Amino acid sequence: MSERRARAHALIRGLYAITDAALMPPPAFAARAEAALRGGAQVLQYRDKSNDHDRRGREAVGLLSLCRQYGATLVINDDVHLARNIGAPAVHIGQGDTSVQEARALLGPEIIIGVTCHNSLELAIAAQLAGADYVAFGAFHPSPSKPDTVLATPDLLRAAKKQLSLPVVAIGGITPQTGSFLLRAGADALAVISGVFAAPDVEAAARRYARLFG
Ligand SMILES: Cc1ncc(COP(=O)(O)OP(=O)(O)O)c(N)n1
Ligand SMILES: Cc1ncsc1CCOP(=O)(O)O
Ligand SMILES: [Mg+2]
Repeated sequence: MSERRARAHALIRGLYAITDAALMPPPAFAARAEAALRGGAQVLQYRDKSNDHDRRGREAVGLLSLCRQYGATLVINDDVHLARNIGAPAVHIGQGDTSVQEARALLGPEIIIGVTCHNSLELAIAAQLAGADYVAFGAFHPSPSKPDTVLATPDLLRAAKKQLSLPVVAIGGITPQTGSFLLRAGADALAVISGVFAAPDVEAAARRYARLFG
């Protein structure tokens, strides 16, 4: 196994919290992100669909520094240029985003690349062959944060664990209760937006997920 994929196995596990601009409006953005890290998030994805480049740059740099402080891994969603500009350790791309090959060519051999594979093992096998370092499946439950997505079943996690050699992330409407079932089906990480960031006490909510990983 390559050094990078071994690193992905070590880093892409546990609670994978994803930021949300609507649930974390300024000035509380950084404080809510830090609360998730205090609660035990091991991965933090910066997901912001706006075109406000200055704010996005500032927020991403702030998150990178927070993640370093807490020993967590920052993942930049969609924007490979932002990931390169701030020196992020990981990037997440969807099927409609930059390809794995383009991302790798731009970002180099060290960066961890994760790929959305919806409910398709075939997409995941292709992502692994293309050089991805983790795959994400979902939505496992209807998601308030992304209502228009397809649904996946836990059997897909079982099949993926048999056929792939990458960490597998589950996403979509995951609660601590449903998360424990997905972990038993083989998920290495649980990616969560609203379960963490819509909670009144973000740290306590994050801890409820983090505890599932012992
Ligand atoms: C961990 C993780 N899994 C899936 C997604 C969804 O990515 P994508 O399909 O590109 O959709 P957007 O999040 O960009 O709207 C994700 N971001 N993170
Ligand atoms: C980005 C994304 N991709 C599939 S579901 C989803 C949103 C997950 O958010 P939530 O945890 O609030 O359902
Ligand atoms: Mg995307």
